Amino acid sequence: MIKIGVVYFSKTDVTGAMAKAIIAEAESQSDVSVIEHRIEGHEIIEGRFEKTDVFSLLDKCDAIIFGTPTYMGGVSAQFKAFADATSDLWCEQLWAGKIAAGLTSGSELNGDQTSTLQYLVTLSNQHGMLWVGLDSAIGFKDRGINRLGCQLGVVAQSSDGSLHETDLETAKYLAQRVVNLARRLK
Ligand SMILES: Cc1cc2nc3c(=O)[nH]c(=O)nc-3n(C[C@H](O)[C@H](O)[C@H](O)COP(=O)(O)O)c2cc1C
Repeated sequence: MIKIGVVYFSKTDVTGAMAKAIIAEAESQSDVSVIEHRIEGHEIIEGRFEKTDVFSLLDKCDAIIFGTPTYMGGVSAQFKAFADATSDLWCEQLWAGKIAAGLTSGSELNGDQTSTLQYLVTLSNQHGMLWVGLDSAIGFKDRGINRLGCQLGVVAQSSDGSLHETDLETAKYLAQRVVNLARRLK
């Protein structure tokens, strides 16, 4: 079995619904199981993410997909608290060699969501993980995904909480790509 972890924060559920689409796509494969963790505010005490039993579940995953809304051009504070708490794992490079990928959402068409994904790339590389983006070249080989043209990962945009169908398709495509690459690495 291939294990995929999906860890995300979402306040108004745009990122959450995108993460659910990724999870459903991954779980549609008979050889995949998913470990989901939605970061909750009460898990953060005095700025530190304290639900560290999540890490032992994620340790067993072949791939981890990170998700967070874009807040002020970066990851949300809640996601950053989670990321900071992974520093104990960093010391041992416990996640080295796992596949990593990411998604974010913002209310603007260009609301600096790329900066958020760039941080997730950095976080993943700090852990020695192998970042997987999108292989969709907009305008040259249009698969009907990635309408916002970011190849680092999935960017969703919503100004009213509703989800754009293409963003959902992009999320599902990334899930397929992560699963396929995890199979090849296994
Ligand atoms: C504090 C704060 C900062 C935000 N900063 C940005 C931003 O820099 N760029 C952007 O496009 N949207 C920004 N937004 C909008 C959210 O990213 C957007 O509503 C997102 O889809 C919310 O995700 P969620 O539904 O998963 O909580 C911000 C929202 C909040 C509350």
